[in-house]
Amino acid sequence: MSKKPALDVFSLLAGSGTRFDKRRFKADIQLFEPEAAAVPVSRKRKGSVTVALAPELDFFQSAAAEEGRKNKDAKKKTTAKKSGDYVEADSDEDDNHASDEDSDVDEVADQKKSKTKADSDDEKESEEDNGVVLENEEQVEAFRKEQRIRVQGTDVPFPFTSYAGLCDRYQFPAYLRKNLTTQHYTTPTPIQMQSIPVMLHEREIIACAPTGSGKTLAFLVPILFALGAPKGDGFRAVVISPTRELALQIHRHIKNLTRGRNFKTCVLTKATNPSNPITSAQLAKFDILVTTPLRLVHALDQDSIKLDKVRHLILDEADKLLELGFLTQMDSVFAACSSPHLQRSLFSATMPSGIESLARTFMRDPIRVIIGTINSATSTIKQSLKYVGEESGKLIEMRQMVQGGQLKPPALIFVQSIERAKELFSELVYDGINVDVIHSERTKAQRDAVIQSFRSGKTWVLIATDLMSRGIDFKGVSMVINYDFPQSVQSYIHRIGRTGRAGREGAAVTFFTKADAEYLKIVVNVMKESGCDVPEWLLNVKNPNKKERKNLRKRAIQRDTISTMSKYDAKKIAKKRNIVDDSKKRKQEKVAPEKAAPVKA
Ligand SMILES: Nc1ncnc2c1ncn2[C@@H]1O[C@H](COP(=O)(O)OP(=O)(O)OP(=O)(O)O)[C@@H](O)[C@H]1O
Repeated sequence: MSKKPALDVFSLLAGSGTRFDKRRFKADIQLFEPEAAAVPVSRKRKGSVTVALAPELDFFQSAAAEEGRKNKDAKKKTTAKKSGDYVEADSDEDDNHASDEDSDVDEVADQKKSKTKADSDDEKESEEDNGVVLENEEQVEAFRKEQRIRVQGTDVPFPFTSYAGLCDRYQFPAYLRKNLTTQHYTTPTPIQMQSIPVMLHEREIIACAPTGSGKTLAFLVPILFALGAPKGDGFRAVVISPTRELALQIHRHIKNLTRGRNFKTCVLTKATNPSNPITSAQLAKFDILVTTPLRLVHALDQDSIKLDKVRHLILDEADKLLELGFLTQMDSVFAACSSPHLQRSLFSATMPSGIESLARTFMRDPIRVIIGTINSATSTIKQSLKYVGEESGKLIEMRQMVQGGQLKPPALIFVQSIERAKELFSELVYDGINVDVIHSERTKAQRDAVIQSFRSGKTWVLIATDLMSRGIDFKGVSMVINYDFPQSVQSYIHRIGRTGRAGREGAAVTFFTKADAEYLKIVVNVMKESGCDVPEWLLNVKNPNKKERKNLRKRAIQRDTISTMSKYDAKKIAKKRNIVDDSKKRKQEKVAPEKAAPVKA
């Protein structure tokens, strides 16, 4: 692999608003790019900052924006606390600037304004790029084939080919047109081309498109269109995501798309402060709810939330939400969304057939939209497998990658458990790598700080569990390393999907040991399907059967501790620890009867 991309990352860090303390991180640069680090910084800067950055490659621009947002959020939280607002429920008032003085009765005025100011820009835009007009079934079929869009269902609406064209066709409100334009959403991605019209036609949808292909916008645009004006009269749209981090990310998208409109969005996540619960009256003021299932069910159980006015229910990462672990909670949610006009939309990058069949039992004549091949990875990810022999070989391989400059930051490393995430962190942190770790045992504040630090480029290598495998959009991730072999094809696709997003290139390396060998084909099949080079011998490896796959999904392979310590030393330390523990126990047993005596008496 060429060494240039990593060097580019450092240049980009310096050249896109993020200040990088190269002197402080000199050692890290040397680790990742030994030759590059040897060149004087001033010379490098001269030659490399001019690298043309695609507008969507805003990993580091978003860092600056994120910083600004963070300050704003901190300010908002203080205000919220002062005014006695519920912090978890994040009113969007501050962010929407109300520059158009929007209110629920302003729709007409809003449309008038759209004819005067905002739309004059949009009309210009429409003249410039109204896309291809698809006039008949034949043209539509050819277009879908070209875009690898596959549809199934009755009366499937035609796809659209440009946002300007879409806005004209459906008479989008001015604020939405403007926000799409200012955020450079001019050309839709294939999933957006087809699923937005489906949802605008009030049809239920099962949508499956590769990671990083813009599914969030695909469901948010039609919801916002359908909501019309903000009412603040109870939830009309609910988006459910399996993790708190993803819910917060979706919320950020909503904020960006609703600038200039005073929609009130509430985010409920597991991290609730029970001493200060949100009241029913407060909850009744919102238009949109973004939540994790567990938190929502908690609110439903407390009778503090009403979902009877909900018209749009979106399940992001739908296959995860319909897995056994979440199913009971989702049942309660479906029961609470009692409107006969409820429109359900399911989105994910993976959709096992069993889950889809289950979904069809509660959906109303859904349209199925698949982009590319179902359950496949993005073709922009260069996938590879690396045999490391025994468990201990992984750490050796990892260090070789760092020394040899093959570890391209920003990089994500996935392991199978919290314990292993901690272990790997304590190994790598002493290697002088700028590394951090994220898992569900870290506090909400720690998790937020870690994500922020990774987004801003301060952390170059992030160790994570599957908590971070779904949905999270770190645009600039160059590489994903599966330190531990994934437990399912879905896990593999979502994990590696943290790189190679929005058309960018990325690399994914999966380590495997002798113990993983029987499951190898899970990864090989995905590699083959997405057009990666796979050696002949790997293609001939046997497929694990259904039972084997099920076992792997249920229980991860037992692995030796991640440690550079020899087995002999580890045993010696464990023995010593046992002796100390036993002695402590004995002492406690001696003390306990005396302590217990007064109680007995
Ligand atoms: N039409 C578009 N033009 C340019 N960029 C886009 C467009 N639509 C989405 N994007 C960008 O693509 C990135 C990936 O989008 P998103 O997070 O919605 O992907 P996804 O399909 O939901 O991925 P995952 O399956 O991993 O959740 C985002 O940064 C988003 O801003």
